[in-house]
Amino acid sequence: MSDKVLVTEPIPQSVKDYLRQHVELETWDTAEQMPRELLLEKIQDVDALITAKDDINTELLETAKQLKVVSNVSVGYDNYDVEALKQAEVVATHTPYVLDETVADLIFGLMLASARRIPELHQYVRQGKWNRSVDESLFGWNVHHKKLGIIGLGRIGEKVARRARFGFEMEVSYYNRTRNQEAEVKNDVNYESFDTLLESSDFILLMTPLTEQTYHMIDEAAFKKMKSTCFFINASRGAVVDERAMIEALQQERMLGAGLDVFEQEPVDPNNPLLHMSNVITLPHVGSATAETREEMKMFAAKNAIQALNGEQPEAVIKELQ
Ligand SMILES: NC(=O)C1=CN([C@@H]2O[C@H](COP(=O)(O)OP(=O)(O)OC[C@H]3O[C@@H](n4cnc5c(N)ncnc54)[C@H](OP(=O)(O)O)[C@@H]3O)[C@@H](O)[C@H]2O)C=CC1
Ligand SMILES: O=CC(=O)O
Repeated sequence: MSDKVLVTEPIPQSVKDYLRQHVELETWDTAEQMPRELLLEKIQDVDALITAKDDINTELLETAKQLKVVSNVSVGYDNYDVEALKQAEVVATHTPYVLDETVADLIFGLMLASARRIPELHQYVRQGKWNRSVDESLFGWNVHHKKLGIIGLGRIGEKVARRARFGFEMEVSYYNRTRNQEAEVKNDVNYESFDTLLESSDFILLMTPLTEQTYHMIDEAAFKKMKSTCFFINASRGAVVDERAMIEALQQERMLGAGLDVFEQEPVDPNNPLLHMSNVITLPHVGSATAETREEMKMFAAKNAIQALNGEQPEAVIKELQ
């Protein structure tokens, strides 16, 4: 009897065809998340789960008697309870590397759009307000030759650093828990303490994973250290930032603006004050959302699952289980 794979994300035909060559496949073809009760019912006789957002915790793992592998269609895996996975001896994978350049492009889009006020000026033209040359009330700020501070210079952070340093001739610094001298030389970036980076950067990019350690890492004290002329960009996870503190900093004009791809609550509440500030750009968590990259991520996730079912070491097991 062949293994059964449940996929709770819409997947393209190419990935369905690949999976059907190996396993019995059940798919969930809508963008809405599969209701938890339905997932808990279906998971009982499933050998592999391919997902992006479902919480993989004790509740699910105790129900999933046959589960051998859970494969995330994302590089972040804060939806995994890693200790529970270890205990259940379920392999857990993700999709690093294939999305790095795509996410870095989007981050640069956020930096440029924030500093040059692109969405605001787009609305200005559309609303018929362009009657004469714009005056300084609508001027933006330079990106080139400014200082970018990256908190979390990993796979994606490095791709942003390259664009900034060699494309826009910015000064680039970073803060990680561990200094990465190879990355410093390769990308011509400087290591700084967390506080120095916050106090001296014109653009601050947050790119760490969400972990117990990084939860609300950017809090009221961190916002107070930033320059009042700084732009804050978050493409990591919403909960790495204390959103209430960020809203307060923006309301008190303690920074020039923010570019956000992620929020503490997703989808974001339409009443969230961030959605009503002209100096805040809000995106619906689309860092990797190009047709090519999403297809590549889904095929990667499918291959990780099949490798595990075949008893092989999948290409991208999460680091805690290696
Ligand atoms: N918006 C979107 O669509 C996307 C969001 N993401 C998010 O981006 C995250 C990063 O992805 P990726 O670059 O591939 O991950 P990496 O693991 O390659 O990089 C993460 C970096 O964060 C640093 N870091 C981790 N913990 C801390 C900490 N406590 N303090 C300071 N630095 C820390 C790590 O360095 P060190 O360990 O030395 O501290 C590492 O350099 C993902 O986990 C995901 O949440 C990813 C893709 C798309
Ligand atoms: O948020 C997206 C990811 O790949 O992580």
